[in-house]
Amino acid sequence: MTKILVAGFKGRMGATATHMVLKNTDFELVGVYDPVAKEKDLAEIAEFAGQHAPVFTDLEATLTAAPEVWIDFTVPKAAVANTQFALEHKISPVVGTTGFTAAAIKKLQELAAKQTTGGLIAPNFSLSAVLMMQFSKQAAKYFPDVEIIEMHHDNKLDAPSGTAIKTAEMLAEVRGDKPQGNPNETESLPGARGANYAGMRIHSVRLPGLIAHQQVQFGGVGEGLTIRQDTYDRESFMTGVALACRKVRQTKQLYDGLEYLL
Ligand SMILES: NC(=O)C1=CN([C@@H]2O[C@H](COP(=O)(O)OP(=O)(O)OC[C@H]3O[C@@H](n4cnc5c(N)ncnc54)[C@H](OP(=O)(O)O)[C@@H]3O)[C@@H](O)[C@H]2O)C=CC1
Ligand SMILES: O=C(O)C1=N[C@H](C(=O)O)C[C@H](O)C1
Repeated sequence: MTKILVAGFKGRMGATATHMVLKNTDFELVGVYDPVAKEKDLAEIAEFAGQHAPVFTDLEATLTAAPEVWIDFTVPKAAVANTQFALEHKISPVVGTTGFTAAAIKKLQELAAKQTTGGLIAPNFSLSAVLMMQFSKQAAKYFPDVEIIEMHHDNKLDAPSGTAIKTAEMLAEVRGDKPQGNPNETESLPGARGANYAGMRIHSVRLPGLIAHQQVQFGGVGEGLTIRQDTYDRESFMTGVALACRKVRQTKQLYDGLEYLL
């Protein structure tokens, strides 16, 4: 049995992950964490009625539950500190929270190596998103002109999405840094052309009704290619989260992307 703690258990993803842990017989939910929670036991929350696990509001106190895996779906400013805390105590982090800088990930990877503790930070746990990024990287060899359109629910805090940033990083490995569009173009409304990553434009759409969607649109002379991924249910992320919880204890490093554990 893998002992798991879920940070951010009241959020959209944290609650889904908590249900996933409770459902799997090889996982044991040893606690949940939210610094501002008022409950003492998970079962006090209606959707978890009958499911007992301690609610922690203090990082140090989580150690009393002796978790082996720390699932984190919180907010960027908390997740970096949470991941550091987990690694310092040889707890394997499985982090879905987005907004980590490359420098923060590098520092955490060094800490994981020092602690010989495996873990994973993945901006997207859905298999279709991993494939969408890999197919897009392949296409960028032949179609270096590309724009990314990511679309999310209107409660999302960060823009562009972690997935869009990772996609742009992967595309840049192939196409390099290359300006696109008319060099003399102007924006009549600031921001009209979106964010700029190595010359690629990233557009962030936020609308009620959406969950998580991304379109990578390539253009060539007289032809175009669009690679699109859609998330219709947050349950889709759970295959990847469960897989990571099973595999991270077998590694001794912190990976950046679900593809490294597939
Ligand atoms: N990797 C992936 O596959 C996916 C990643 N995400 C990412 O996961 C993150 C969470 O998304 P989502 O669930 O939609 O967001 P929510 O806002 O629904 O959930 C975030 C939760 O974190 C809690 N929280 C805030 N501060 C802390 C803290 N210091 N410690 C612990 N918990 C804290 C919040 O509590 P309170 O409301 O009380 O402040 C809230 O319950 C985002 O970064 C998002 O981009 C989302 C989907 C998939
Ligand atoms: O906030 C979300 O919802 C999502 N966030 C992740 C991201 O920023 O890429 C993953 C997925 O897109 C859902």
